[in-house]
Amino acid sequence: MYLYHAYVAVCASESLAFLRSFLDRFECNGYSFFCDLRDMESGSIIVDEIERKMRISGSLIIVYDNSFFKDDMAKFTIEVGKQIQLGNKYFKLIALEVMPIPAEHLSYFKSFSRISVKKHYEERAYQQILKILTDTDLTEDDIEVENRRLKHRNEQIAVSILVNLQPPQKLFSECRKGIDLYKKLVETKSEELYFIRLVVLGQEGVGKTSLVRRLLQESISQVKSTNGIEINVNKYGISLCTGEWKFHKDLFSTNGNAILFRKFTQMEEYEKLRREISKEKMGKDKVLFKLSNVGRSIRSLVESENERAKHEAWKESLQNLPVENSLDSGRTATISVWDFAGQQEYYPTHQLFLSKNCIVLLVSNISKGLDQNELQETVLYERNPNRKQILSEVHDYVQYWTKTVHCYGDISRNEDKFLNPPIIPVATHVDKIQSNVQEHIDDYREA
Ligand SMILES: Nc1nc2c(ncn2[C@@H]2O[C@H](COP(=O)(O)OP(=O)(O)OP(=O)(O)O)[C@@H](O)[C@H]2O)c(=O)[nH]1
Repeated sequence: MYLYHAYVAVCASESLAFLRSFLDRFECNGYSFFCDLRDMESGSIIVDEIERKMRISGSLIIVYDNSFFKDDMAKFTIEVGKQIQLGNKYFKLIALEVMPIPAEHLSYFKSFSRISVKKHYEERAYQQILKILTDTDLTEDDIEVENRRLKHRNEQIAVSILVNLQPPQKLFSECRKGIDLYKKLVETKSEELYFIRLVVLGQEGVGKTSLVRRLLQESISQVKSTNGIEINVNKYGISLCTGEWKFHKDLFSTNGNAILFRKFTQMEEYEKLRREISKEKMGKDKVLFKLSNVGRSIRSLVESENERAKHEAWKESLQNLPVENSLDSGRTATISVWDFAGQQEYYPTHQLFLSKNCIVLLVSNISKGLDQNELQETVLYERNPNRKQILSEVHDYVQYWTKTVHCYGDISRNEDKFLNPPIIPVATHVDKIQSNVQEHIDDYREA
């Protein structure tokens, strides 16, 4: 259940240390933010703002910098609507930046009844919100605008759109009975949600993006060099029972339905209703048949005519639940794939996103000769620019990345005493090897 709100703000770089410490505290270690290391001038006001908001709301603030990603910023709005787990709390990321929002994410706003907005004096933000509204059932009257002239340069883009979260599913919001049930569910039940973060690392041009595209069953034509970071969320889930990758166009809301429904079926009320209908025959499709009877029986509990009409819609929602996903396929972990830019300038940023709970894919181009200096790369160390290391062999390469992950990342040992996060080496460009393919592969394995 997502009971907490997370807000998005835009931040400058000296907030980095602060952010890192608070994200560490929540064990999320840079889960969804980024700061621009170049803009060293203006972060403190934002930090105050963040602290103030945290004190007031106890909410998480996701912060990243607009300027760093430039044109690619739109990719970051993909985070909107995401559920994240921090410690033992669940957050739904419900705020967004003023950048364009991919159409597929607009659907998240359809379940909200009202949006309140801190209006930015830049018209662009307001226009953005209006665009959201036109794509949903909401109207301009549904938004509250708080005019606030912001003094600080950076705050010009720090617009938060704070959305009042309503019971997320029609099932629990159509009638009083449903709302009561929802409240009861939220108060009394909890659910473990599972997320897997797949981090893809490796030298520039080795094929990270192509690999990600393949994993996500997308086209690999027109792959461009990654600028900063590209995050793919809500495209796939992984069954915790079978390990199978499942494609869900709308995995997020399916999970929401599944969770609520599962909890609903554990309630006393549900059992009572089931007993009431136990004499009725079960049809071919047992689950659907049961659901329709549950709906019919609940009707008698609804008092007013008005409520009765709403109840019909509620019953329909019950019937339309994605029963197959929620009941039969077991638990699913949603997967997010983080594809990093391979240019050296970005290396220092990787550590922000590494955590013991992620899985790292270390990609290397196996077609490059191990002793032909083709692989050569000089890496600078962030903390000591005078220190350089030449990676001339695949062994150096793998070792460099392994150390980077395990030195900077938040590490622990798993049951087999191996260090977390686990690193899975992936070799690309095998097709380019002209001869002795197996030898190359063996060399790589050895390294
Ligand atoms: N022949 C061949 N080409 C590949 C393979 N994998 C990737 N490529 C090509 O290599 C080029 C670079 O691939 P990308 O996927 O952009 O590499 P990247 O590691 O994401 O690059 P950066 O984002 O710049 O770090 C593209 O032209 C791909 O089509 C492979 O296995 N075989």
